[in-house]
Amino acid sequence: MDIRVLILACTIFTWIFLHRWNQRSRKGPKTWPLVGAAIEQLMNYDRMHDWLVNYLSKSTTVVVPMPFTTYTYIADPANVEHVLKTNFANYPKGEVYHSYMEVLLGNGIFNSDGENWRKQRKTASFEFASKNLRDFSTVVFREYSLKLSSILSHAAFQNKQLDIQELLMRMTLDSICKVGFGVEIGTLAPNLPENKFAKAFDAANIIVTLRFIDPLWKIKKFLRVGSEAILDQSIKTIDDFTYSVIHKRKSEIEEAQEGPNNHKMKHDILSRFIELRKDPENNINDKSLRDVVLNFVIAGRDTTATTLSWAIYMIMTHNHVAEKLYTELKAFEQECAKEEQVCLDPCDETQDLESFDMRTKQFAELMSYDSLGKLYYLHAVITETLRLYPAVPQDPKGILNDDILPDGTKVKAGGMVTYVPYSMGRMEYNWGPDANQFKPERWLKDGFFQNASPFKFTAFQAGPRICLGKDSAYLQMKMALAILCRFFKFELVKGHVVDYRMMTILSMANGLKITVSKRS
Ligand code: HEM
Repeated sequence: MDIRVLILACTIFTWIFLHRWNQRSRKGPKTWPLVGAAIEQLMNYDRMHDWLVNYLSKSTTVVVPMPFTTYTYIADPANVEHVLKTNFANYPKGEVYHSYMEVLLGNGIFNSDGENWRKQRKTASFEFASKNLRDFSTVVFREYSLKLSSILSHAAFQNKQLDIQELLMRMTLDSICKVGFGVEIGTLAPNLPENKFAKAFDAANIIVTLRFIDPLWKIKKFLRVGSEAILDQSIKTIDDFTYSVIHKRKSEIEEAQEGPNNHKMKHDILSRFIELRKDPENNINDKSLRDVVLNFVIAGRDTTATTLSWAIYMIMTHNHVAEKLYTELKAFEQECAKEEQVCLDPCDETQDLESFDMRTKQFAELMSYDSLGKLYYLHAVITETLRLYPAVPQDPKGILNDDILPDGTKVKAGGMVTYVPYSMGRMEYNWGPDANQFKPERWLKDGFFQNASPFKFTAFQAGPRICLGKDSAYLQMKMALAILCRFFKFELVKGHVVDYRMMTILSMANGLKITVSKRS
């Protein structure tokens, strides 16, 4: 062998050996020269949230060097507060995140910073604060929860299996389209029509998430091969649907403005952005409206549907929780009926479908924004679900300037820092020795719900970019779960494996297959 080759081989071997030797006491994943920890992260991609739980339980901050950047994962509330609030200006979404997500989210509120974000936040905040929207949402959420409940009572009657996650996705998609954009799309109709948009949306979401750890994605995109080719097709389907929603809403607004029904113009989020279009300074065109719609679909459909799915999974695997919830709901029903002087119809499992559905409706009508506020245990069940199964399991931020986190970790401009709600909820240093157990009671004091710091319970983020739809999400989730848990018992289909899928939202990889039975 040529002596030069031998020297080169020895040098490389020594370099790799020294690199690995220096990592002996490293708390995060061990790295390799040039590729950093990319190999380990890729190998653990499908179980990445639990891979992080493992490292973050040993150290509150974990640094993961990657080929062209460094990811810093944080789970300590003090660090989280620093990033999300104290030094907010230094941690925008950033260029990297923007370039990965642009194909799906465009320049919508989730994917923008600075002035563009501020303007959208202002418009949307205004909308969310309106009582009109809250009242309208209550009606819509009730109506769609009842549609879902009716599908369940048919399934109970026919002893049929259901994928409840799929149904919940339909329910929340229909709801956000109605509340957010004023259109009826009817995917929860009894015949469950094929839903091309939802399939394409899920595919696109999975593929853009993969970009975070796939250094070859730009080449694939350039060559239009593999996942990036599928992404192109999915985006086309998504855009067709979205532009049809926008055109429908625009022509309805024009019709209402011209006709005698001017006073009937609804003020949903999309209409408000369409209104802003009149002022050229706002620079709003069809593409920006497309971004508004898709950002609100991702915000309002997937988050709520996956949380409800995990909640149902928790309820059916913790029988004492199901029973406590049922007791709370029965007492609530009696109390509200008494207050409103409603005489409740009898209810039993042998009832025919029609009278069972009527009885469910009677219960649903007792629920309002205010009366739902009395259901503390239900509120705790949902919050406890979000602690262990946060809909946004990790949330990366860019780094503008070098900085030092409160625990002394140095972060470099151009890298990324990610707070990890999925890990944070499972850390004993945050929640005590029973952190891994599902215990809604931890949120109650003397029977009343007690909030935790948003920097410790980060499911809705915290600071200036805290979720705008939190109250609306609780309203919908409480409405749906109250009806479902009052009138049904759930059972997991034997052999069905429950696991998460790697995408920006913590959805279930195989759906949630269940059977249901009626309750009296
Ligand atoms: C269980 C339900 C929900 C959870 C767990 C949740 C969680 C979150 C999280 C973690 C963020 C920050 C995301 C980021 O940094 O990109 C966020 C932002 C946001 N959420 Fe929610 N969300 C939920 C439901 C909703 C609903 C129903 C809506 C509206 C229909 C909504 C509207 C928004 C908006 C507009 C933002 C962007 C805020 C900004 O960047 O200023 N969310 N949400």
